[in-house]
Amino acid sequence: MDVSRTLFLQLPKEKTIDIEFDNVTYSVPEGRKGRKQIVKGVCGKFKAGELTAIMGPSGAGKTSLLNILTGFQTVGMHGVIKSTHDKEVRFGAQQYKKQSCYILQDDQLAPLFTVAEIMNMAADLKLGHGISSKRKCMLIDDILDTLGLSTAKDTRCQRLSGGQKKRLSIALELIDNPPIMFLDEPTTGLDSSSSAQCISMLKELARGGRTIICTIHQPSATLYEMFDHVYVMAEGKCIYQGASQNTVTYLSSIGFNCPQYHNPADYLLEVANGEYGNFTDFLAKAATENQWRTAVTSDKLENKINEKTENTVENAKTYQHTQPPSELFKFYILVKRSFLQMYRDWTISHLKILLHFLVGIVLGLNYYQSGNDGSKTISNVGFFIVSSVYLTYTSLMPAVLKFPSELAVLKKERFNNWYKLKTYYAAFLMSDVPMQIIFCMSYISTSYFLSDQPSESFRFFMVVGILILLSLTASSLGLVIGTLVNPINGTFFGAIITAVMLCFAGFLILFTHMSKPMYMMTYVSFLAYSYEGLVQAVYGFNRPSIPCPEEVEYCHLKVPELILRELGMTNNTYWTDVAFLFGNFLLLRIVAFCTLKRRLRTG
Ligand SMILES: Nc1ncnc2c1ncn2[C@@H]1O[C@H](COP(=O)(O)OP(=O)(O)OP(=O)(O)O)[C@@H](O)[C@H]1O
Repeated sequence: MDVSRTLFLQLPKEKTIDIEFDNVTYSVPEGRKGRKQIVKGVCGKFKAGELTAIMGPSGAGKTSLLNILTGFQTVGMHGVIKSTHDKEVRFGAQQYKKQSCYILQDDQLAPLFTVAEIMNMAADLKLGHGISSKRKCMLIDDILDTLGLSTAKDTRCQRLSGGQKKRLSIALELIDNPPIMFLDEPTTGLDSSSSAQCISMLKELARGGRTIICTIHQPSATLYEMFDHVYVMAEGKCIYQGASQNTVTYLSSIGFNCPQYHNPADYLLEVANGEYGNFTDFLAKAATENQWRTAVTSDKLENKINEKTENTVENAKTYQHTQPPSELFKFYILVKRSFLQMYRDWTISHLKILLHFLVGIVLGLNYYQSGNDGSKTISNVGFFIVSSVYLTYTSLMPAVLKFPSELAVLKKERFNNWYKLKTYYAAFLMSDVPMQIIFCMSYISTSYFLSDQPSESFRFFMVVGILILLSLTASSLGLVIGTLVNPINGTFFGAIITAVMLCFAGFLILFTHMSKPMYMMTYVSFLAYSYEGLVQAVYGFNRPSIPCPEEVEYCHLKVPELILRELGMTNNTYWTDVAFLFGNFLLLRIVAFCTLKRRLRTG
């Protein structure tokens, strides 16, 4: 890696940030009234220019501490966090969060985009149009070069290796050059050489002035030595903080002699695990002495920063003139991304359109010419209810799964300040609503004509209007369910709600045959409004009598007025039905936004 040629690698000195924390505790509710203490009053200092590892046995509280320091965890903790520029940082404070990024253990990357595309989108979302496209390309090339991803530029994320995915996750966050980087187990799932590459790359980034903190499990001796500072935890307490090279000396100073040729990291973990007896409290006390940190690194860092003032100036130029993009611009990028994603995933776009079209033909043939045949009125009314139920299921079920499948990416990108939730949500609506309209049109365009419904265009558009509003309402309900419960329960609840709504739609039992209390239930069934609206659109608005075929002796339901009377729909409520469905759609989309926000907050 040719570090000296990179534009972004160096941070201007005034941007470097140290993090200090004091007496940080974290507890979670347990049992009826009790609380379980997970992090027990830990203190420490992580310096700019150093690569820090948080280590410890499983369940020691490493991830919990990292979540507290990043602001990912926002409830249940106490203590003080200070950074160089902010005197004291409130847990999860926005300003502090804006200066840092958190790279989670699982690489949450949209699988259908190439490395170059995903980098470009991230650059647009983070840097906006304040930076020329030439500079943006240079910056992206520079980052990809440094992280060894240039050859994978045109590879889709789903085809990247584990190590490449990890490096891409880091590359994405490097675009806006945050001074603090937190990484949760960056080497998990990587082989030894990829792990060494990853840690050495993080060390170079740290040398550029960043504060880099990562959790790590059982590193090899070589890997362990690469860390400037290690922070070891056991049972929620800190049992060592200092340079990796000082571990053996420190341990022997308190009576633990690391055998020759034994990996110091392994020995430290054995001690932390209690393999030589439970000394956690004793070690925690010993770890409060701050003499094991090696100060040489900071001198080296000074020299390194001064050596590369030229680069720093270049770097500053790239970022100083960059205003964060407006939310409107981010909205535009997110809409583009949504459409591209839909286009790439043929199962959610092309296949669905084709299936709606084919189902339209099948159902149209099933109700062939029943719309203009006075002897088939009941069947034709059945066509409306079948269409309503079909569109409800096909809109509601995918919507239940929509946010759960995107939650991890959304959580990561939102936490790392790529965009605000409302911008993401507005962009989602912007791409989702037209798709729902297209699905409805592919279904109704065939079934309406095959079933020989009235040819007046106003009736066609009235039917289309009702069906579009119905599928938008159903998908909104699906979104709400998907953000409230897990996907398995969500699909179950979705199916039950639809079945109950169908019972109160007014077809399986007519409105006029329902008891008063049961009739009240029809007010909350959007299928009732859809069914009523469709019947009114087709048989209302002064439709003349429907022809009765010659071979049929008597067509009882050929007069539309009589049909409406028999179905208990003498009052024309078409526009009320439209208003209700539209109101339901709006209300449920607002509720879905609130439940999504809550879901993101509570995990
Ligand atoms: N929300 C929670 N409710 C109950 N217990 C929790 C919660 N969060 C963490 N814990 C417990 O706190 C302890 C520390 O968890 P944490 O994930 O921080 O450990 P860790 O050191 O990162 O472990 P690992 O290396 O296995 O990931 C564990 O015993 C875990 O079960």
